[in-house]
Amino acid sequence: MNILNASQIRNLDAHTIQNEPISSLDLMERASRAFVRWLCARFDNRRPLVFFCGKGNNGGDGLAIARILSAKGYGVTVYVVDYTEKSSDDFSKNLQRLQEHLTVHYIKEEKDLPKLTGEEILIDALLGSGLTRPAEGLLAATIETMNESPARVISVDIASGLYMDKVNGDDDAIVRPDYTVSFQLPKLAFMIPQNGPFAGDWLVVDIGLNETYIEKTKTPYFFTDKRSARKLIRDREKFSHKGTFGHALLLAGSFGKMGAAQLCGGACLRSGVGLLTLHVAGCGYEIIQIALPEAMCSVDIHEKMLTTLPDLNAYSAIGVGPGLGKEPQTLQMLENLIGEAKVPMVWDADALNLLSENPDLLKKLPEHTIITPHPKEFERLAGKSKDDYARLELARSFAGEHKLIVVLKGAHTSVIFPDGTVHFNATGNAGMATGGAGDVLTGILTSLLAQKYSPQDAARLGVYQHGIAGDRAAKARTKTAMIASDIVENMGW
Ligand SMILES: NC(=O)C1=CN([C@@H]2O[C@H](COP(=O)(O)OP(=O)(O)OC[C@H]3O[C@@H](n4cnc5c(N)ncnc54)[C@H](OP(=O)(O)O)[C@@H]3O)[C@@H](O)[C@H]2O)[C@@H](O)CC1
Ligand SMILES: Nc1ncnc2c1ncn2[C@@H]1O[C@H](COP(=O)(O)OP(=O)(O)O)[C@@H](O)[C@H]1O
Ligand SMILES: [K+]
Repeated sequence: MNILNASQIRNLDAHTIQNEPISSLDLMERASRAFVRWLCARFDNRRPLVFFCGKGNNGGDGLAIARILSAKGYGVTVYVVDYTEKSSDDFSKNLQRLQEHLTVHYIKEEKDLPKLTGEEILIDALLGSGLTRPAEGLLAATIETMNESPARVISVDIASGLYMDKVNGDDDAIVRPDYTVSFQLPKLAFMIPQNGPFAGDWLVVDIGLNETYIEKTKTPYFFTDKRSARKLIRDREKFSHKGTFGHALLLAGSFGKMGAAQLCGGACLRSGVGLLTLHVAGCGYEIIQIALPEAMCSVDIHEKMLTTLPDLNAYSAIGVGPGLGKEPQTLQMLENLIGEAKVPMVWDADALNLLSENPDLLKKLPEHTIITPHPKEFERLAGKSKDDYARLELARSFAGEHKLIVVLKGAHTSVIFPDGTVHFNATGNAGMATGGAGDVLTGILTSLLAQKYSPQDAARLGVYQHGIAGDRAAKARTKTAMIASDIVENMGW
C-alpha cells in the first residue's frame, strides 16, 4: 500500500471529488460514517462523548461525526475552538446541520475550556492533514486540556498538531491520543518511532478514495500489510522436494550465546527451508543436535567461537551474526566469508558490529546483502542522527551508497532498498522487544533467501511473517510473558 504525503493526499481528495464524482460535503459525510462505524463497534453509548473541533475540514468531520452519533443515541457535547475568523465551507455547512439538533459551545478564550471528569471519551477534531505550523494559543491550550485529562482520546485522521510527513519541534503542542482513526491511508508520521505517543493505536478506515490514483502516485514509502505480503508468498508446489527449497547455512553462536544459534536455526527451519546446516563452535555441537534434530551441524575447530568457514559450495544462502561475539578470529572468518560467498546473505548482530569497527570490510559486502540492524547497531554503522526522520533518510542513503537491503528494526520495521524505497511493516508488537527476537528474524530471512526469494521480497515477507508470529505469541502468552522462542513456536502462515 502506498503512503502519500500531505499534498499528494490533497490531490487524491480533489481527484476523487472530480472523477467519482462526489461532492466534498458527501466525501466528508462518508469519512465521518466510516469513523462512526469503528467507534460504535468499540464503544457503546454509555460514556459521554466530548468533541473538540477546529474550523477546517478536520473540524467539519468532527461536527458530522457528532451529528451521526447523536442520532444513534450517544451523549454528545461539541466545542468549537474559535481561534480564527476563517472556516472551511464544509465546516460551515456541517455546523449549520448540527445546530438544527444541538447547541454548539464556543471556546473563545481559555476560561471557556470545559472541566473534564475523565469519564468522557474525547474526540480530537481540531487540526488534521492541513496543519501548516505548530498549534499555538487557544489551540495549544485545548490540546493541553485533552492531554491532561485521564479520559480516552480518539483523534480524527491524525493527532492535532502532528505533521503528517515531517518532523515536529520538541515543544510543539500535539494531542496524545489513545487511538487515531485515519482516513484511507496510513500516514508517514505513524511509522516514525518518536511519534509513538502521538499516534496511539492507529488504524485506517476505507473512505473510498480513488484506488487507481493511489496506486499511480509516485512515492518512496510503502506499507506492507496483509494484502501486499500475500502477493509475495509462493505456494509449495505439489511435486516439490526438499531440494526445491534450498540449503541454508547459519553461522551463529559462541560460548554462552548458543541460544542465539538455536533460535535462529529454529526459525529458519520453520520458514520452509529444505535443509539447514548450522556451523557452530565446538561447545555448541551437542546443544544444537539436541535442540534442533532437523538441522545438520558443522563444527568449528575452535571450542568457544567461530574461526573458520565450512566449504560454502553446498549452500544456497548464508545467515551470519547472532551470538557470534567479536573476537579477532571471528573477524577473520567474516573477511573470508566476504571473499568466498557467492550466494545471497543476511548479516546481523555481532557481524554488523564487526563491520562498524572495520569500515573497509563494509565496503566489500556484496551488493544486495540484507543487513538487519536495530537502531543502536545502525548508529554504529552509519553514525548518529538528530531525529528519527533524519535516521530514516540516513538509512536510505546508506542503502543506496552500499547497495544493501537495510532492515531497520523496531516497531514498523523499515525495509529499505538501494533505490531508496522504504517498506514499513504492519505486524509485530512491543512483546517482541525481548532478547533473541532479532535472531529469529535472521533465521527467517536466511530461509527465504535459500528458497530463492529475491532479497527485496525475502526482507519484506520475512519481516511481515516474523511480526505475525510475534502477534500470535502475544495473543497466546501476553506481550509481557512472551519470549523469543514463543515467536518460533507461533510461526506458520
Ligand atoms: N484527505 C481526505 O481524503 C479527506 C479529508 N478530510 C478531512 O479534512 C482534513 C484536512 O482538512 P483541511 O485541509 O481543511 O485542514 P485542517 O487540518 O482541518 O486545518 C484547517 C486549516 O487550519 C489552518 N492551520 C494549519 N495549521 C494551523 C495551526 N497550527 N494553527 C492554526 N491554524 C492552522 C490551515 O489554514 P491556513 O491558516 O494555513 O490558511 C488549514 O487549512 C483531514 O485531516 C480530514 O480530517 C475528510 O473530511 C474527507 C476526506
Ligand atoms: N515495539 C516493537 N514493536 C514491534 N516489533 C518490535 C518491537 N521491539 C522490537 N521488535 C522487533 O523484535 C526484534 C528485536 O530484534 P533485536 O533488537 O535485534 O533483538 P535481539 O538482538 O535480542 O535478537 C526486531 O525484529 C524488532 O523489529
Ligand atoms: K485531528
